[in-house]
Amino acid sequence: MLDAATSHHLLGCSPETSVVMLGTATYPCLGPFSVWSPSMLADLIYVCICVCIYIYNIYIFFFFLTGHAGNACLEMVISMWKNLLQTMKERILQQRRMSVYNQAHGYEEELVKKQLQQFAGGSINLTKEDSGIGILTLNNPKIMNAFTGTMMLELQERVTELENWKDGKGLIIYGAGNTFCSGSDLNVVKAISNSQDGMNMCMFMQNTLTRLMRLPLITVALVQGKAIGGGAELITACDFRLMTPGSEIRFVHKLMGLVPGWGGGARLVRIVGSRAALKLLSGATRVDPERALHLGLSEETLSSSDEAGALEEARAWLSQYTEGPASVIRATKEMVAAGRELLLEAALRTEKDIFGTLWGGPANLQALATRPKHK
Ligand SMILES: CC[C@H](C(=O)O)C(=O)SCCNC(=O)CCNC(=O)[C@H](O)C(C)(C)COP(=O)(O)OP(=O)(O)OC[C@H]1O[C@@H](n2cnc3c(N)ncnc32)[C@H](O)[C@@H]1OP(=O)(O)O
Repeated sequence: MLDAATSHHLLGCSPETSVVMLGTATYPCLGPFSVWSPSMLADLIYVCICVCIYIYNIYIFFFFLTGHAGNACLEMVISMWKNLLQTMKERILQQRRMSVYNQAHGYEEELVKKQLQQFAGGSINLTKEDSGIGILTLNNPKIMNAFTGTMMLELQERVTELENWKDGKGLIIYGAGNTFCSGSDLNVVKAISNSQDGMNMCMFMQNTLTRLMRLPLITVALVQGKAIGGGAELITACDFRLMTPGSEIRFVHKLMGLVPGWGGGARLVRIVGSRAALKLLSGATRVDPERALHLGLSEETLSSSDEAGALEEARAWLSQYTEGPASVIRATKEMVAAGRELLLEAALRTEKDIFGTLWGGPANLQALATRPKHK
């Protein structure tokens, strides 16, 4: 369950309240700025300067047009300025609210990013289809789509892109070359084998995967071949998992003298229960499609083993749940995410707020006019 501050990520909580709660944790005097990284502040300052120049131009234009800079013009400029700043502030705070770690937890994102940047290779690709389904590909097939540092950074960028995709309804994540993902690139693991670097990488990935889990999209991991270590952790950040024949999920962490660190342990407990999770983790058990179905870790075993066929089947499976207006699908996911993470009263209040965004809205009015019965 989320604590009070973290619970503000969901709808219905005013950004201002979250600002105060997150901000006061470290530097009360700085308010919201205490949770912003240097690069975000630099971005903000840059945009502010651009906006100032833009507004100045408008002001000059009006001045020449009317011969004087009247009150109405000045008010308009001030109001535009305020709106722009507010929108930017909400966007940045939205990202912060969706994350688990900030500076208050000793997490220095810019430093972590710099370090990850040193381990290059592979890519994370995103295609946004007109149907509202996104396809995210883990692409490093030479090493079974293991995550290099730059892939971790790209995953974060793609998640940001998905957060800003307002027409999106669903997402399928799969690996290139008929296999899902074999976790962290072992070269990275070896190069950063000290506790602090490990925890930094772990906080970075937990933030990204938590934001992935909280996307207002219905997400599916398509498991072909192997989902190993961090790959097994990644699939637990999706709402659903589909497996192809012969595929395997395996939390190998124990064999490496570790436990999951990307949030996969906590999420696995919530998916399969603590007893089954303990067995899978402490036994480093190979989970085949049949066992995954039995545990509730997978929804279905697909019939195709090849990439194109499996992807088509996954699309068809997901379409059962993504048909209809984006506003309703997205609200449904947000409501379930609140139920999954918040204490009951907070979840109920969130449900009321989400309900309020739909009641009397276009999708609701059209349904009342055209489909009053559901036979
Ligand atoms: C906290 C844990 C941490 C995290 O969550 O951040 C991790 O994820 S640590 C990484 C955990 N994963 C592993 O330890 C996987 C290690 N690899 C294997 O056990 C096998 O390669 C396996 C079972 C994934 C696949 O075996 P298979 O026989 O089918 O293929 P190959 O072994 O021949 O692999 C092909 C090729 O890929 C390279 N490879 C595979 N996984 C990784 C990896 N994680 N990092 C770097 N390289 C990887 C493997 O070495 C082969 O390359 P080659 O040049 O042909 O030797």
